[in-house]
Amino acid sequence: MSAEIIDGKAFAARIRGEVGSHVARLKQEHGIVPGLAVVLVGEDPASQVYVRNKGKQTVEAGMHSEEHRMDASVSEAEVIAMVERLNADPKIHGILVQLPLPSHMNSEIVINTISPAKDVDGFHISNVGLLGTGQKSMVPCTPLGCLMMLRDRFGSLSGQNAVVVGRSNIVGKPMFNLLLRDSATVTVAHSRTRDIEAVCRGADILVAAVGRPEMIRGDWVKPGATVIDVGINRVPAPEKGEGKHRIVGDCHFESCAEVAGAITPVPGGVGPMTIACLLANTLTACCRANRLPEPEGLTA
Ligand SMILES: Nc1nc2c(c(=O)[nH]1)N[C@@H](CN(C=O)c1ccc(C(=O)N[C@@H](CCC(=O)O)C(=O)O)cc1)CN2
Repeated sequence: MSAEIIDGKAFAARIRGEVGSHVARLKQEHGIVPGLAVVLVGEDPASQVYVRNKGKQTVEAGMHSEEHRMDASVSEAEVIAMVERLNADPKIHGILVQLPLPSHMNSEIVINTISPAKDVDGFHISNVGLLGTGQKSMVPCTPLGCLMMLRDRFGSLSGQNAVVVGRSNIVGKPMFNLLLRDSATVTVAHSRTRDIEAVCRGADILVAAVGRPEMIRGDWVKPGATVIDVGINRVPAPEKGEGKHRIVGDCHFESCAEVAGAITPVPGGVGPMTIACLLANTLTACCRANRLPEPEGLTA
């Protein structure tokens, strides 16, 4: 293995520390406490862990945290009513509805009910449009975390050849927009891309967000490239015991690390940045709501 390992855990801890310092200053100088409300519908085990961690890290950063758990059987109208109540609550600056929602609900309708100014996930159609046209918006947490790691490594991304593998609304498309805004030359590759291996081999920056375990192999990677692996895939791990699993990314770590200049591991890479950026977005939303200067280095 020759690549430098980009330590997402340490990076995320640094971001959370910076957010905590800003929050303390907001409290001391203005008597304002940023507040985040997370809505969890149903009992998806992974979502429960993520929501618990969000609440814990919000409190650790000195913010007000609310968790609203709703039964999987509630109606879409009840979730919308909850979101509307939070929209009107002055203690709450950020609202997040944990995804996936149960299948009887339309996620787009629920998400588009969140006030765009409180949409700390950046998934509301207004924020999507603002980001796509290069205007000030709330930015989705996972792509924001990837951008922070890339800016830290490259300084300027201007003129870098970036390939994003995957075209999801949550990661692929906002990642494309963020990289383009930083003047990278960006290609989005997907399941219909011809000779995807060759397209990836042209990348100085390769962002893998396709949701297919270990799809990207070392021979897809340009020597010295920076590889950002967004994938979090649970695969069977019989070597750990019957019914056990392990988590792998969208990149085959060992072979990619042989060729890349730097790579994020899974776990411990992009994942921890998602919650750190959620805290940063809540702080940003709170500053905007109070017409205070936004924290530098914590937004796109
Ligand atoms: N409303 C949202 N829903 C979901 C989002 C989101 O950004 N907004 N993203 C994911 C889940 N997610 C946060 O919600 C999330 C996923 C993974 C991690 C993380 O730290 N992963 C660890 C490994 C965790 C494990 O062992 O399972 C890592 O990669 O090191 C944090 C947050 C879907 N839903």
